[in-house]
Amino acid sequence: MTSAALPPSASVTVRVPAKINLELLVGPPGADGYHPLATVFHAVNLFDEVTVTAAEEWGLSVSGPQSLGVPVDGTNLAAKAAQALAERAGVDEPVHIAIRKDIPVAGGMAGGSADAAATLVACDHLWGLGTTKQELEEIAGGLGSDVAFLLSGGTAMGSGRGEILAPVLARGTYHWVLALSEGGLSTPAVYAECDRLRGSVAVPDPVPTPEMMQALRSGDARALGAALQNDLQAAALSLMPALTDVIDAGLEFGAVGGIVSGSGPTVAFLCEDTESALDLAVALTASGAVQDVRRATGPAHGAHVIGGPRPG
Ligand SMILES: C[C@](O)(CO)[C@H](O)COP(=O)(O)OP(=O)(O)OC[C@H]1O[C@@H](n2ccc(N)nc2=O)[C@H](O)[C@@H]1O
Ligand SMILES: Nc1ncnc2c1ncn2[C@@H]1O[C@H](COP(=O)(O)OP(=O)(O)OP(=O)(O)O)[C@@H](O)[C@H]1O
Repeated sequence: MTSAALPPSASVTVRVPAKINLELLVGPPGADGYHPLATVFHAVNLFDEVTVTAAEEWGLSVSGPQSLGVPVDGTNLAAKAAQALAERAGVDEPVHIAIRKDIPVAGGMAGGSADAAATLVACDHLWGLGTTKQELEEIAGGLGSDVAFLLSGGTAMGSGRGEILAPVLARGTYHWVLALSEGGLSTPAVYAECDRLRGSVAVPDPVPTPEMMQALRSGDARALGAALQNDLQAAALSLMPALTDVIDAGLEFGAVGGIVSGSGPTVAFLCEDTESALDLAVALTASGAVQDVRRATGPAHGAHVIGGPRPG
């Protein structure tokens, strides 16, 4: 048990990115209900910020443009992350977790997972634990399939349930326009719809495609645009048919590729450069086909400290 050596106001702020799956190949569900994945995660510079502050008792608050519908009790993934690290390290030092949300909720961009990753990094710094990256990844894997990736960010391969990470050779900076939708999609519901649509058709184990690996090596936006692939897209479109019009509109307005992000409903459009991304964002907004539009670039760094006590 670590004793409380911190002044009551000690706090650490961590910034954490959202993710897009450039490739999301989904195998048949296993006995535990989870689907084996071959995915390429890509972090983009749309950020949440998590501030943990030493407190008398555990607490959590949420603010920012995307705070609607985020739980403020123990079910918040950030609270679970803090508890998991405290238990593992034998720490008994309550914190208040303040989340500033800019990542859409239930948007397929791993917002909750991002907050969990940020909280692990923030608490580790605040409590002065010096937990290894490998240990943090282990804890992250127990919290959700996407959490481990948000610790490192960049562009990486995910296998298993998505929590086993491997580096990929990726060149260049990519320009994205994100089309946000009103209302979210539930991740388990999208996986279930994917299974329903597949019916009894035999599904092979997922293997990363050479086209994606080659596109990432080339750093060429057009090649990457052509290689984007998401096995959950049909399921997301089935549950939210209006997304088909969004994808059509973005491609018509000049995107070099467009894909539902993860389980949706956010649609990520790839553009050749900053200017075409600006043009697309304006055209999509004017079309009225989308609820909100954001621009972003990737790859972005994973969860990183931007304020408060630092190690050493
Ligand atoms: C769609 C993705 O965002 C793509 O990266 C992820 O696969 C979802 O990751 P996540 O939200 O962190 O998901 P988890 O919290 O681990 O799981 C939520 C639910 O999604 C489904 N799930 C998730 C991951 C996976 N490989 N197979 C699944 O079937 C399961 O029904 C699970 O109960
Ligand atoms: N910190 C959090 N931020 C947002 N939602 C959270 C958080 N903690 C728990 N939740 C719950 O999790 C649900 C899914 O939220 P989240 O924003 O992570 O979805 P998502 O981005 O579609 O996830 P993924 O892309 O990982 O499948 C929300 O509807 C909310 O009830």
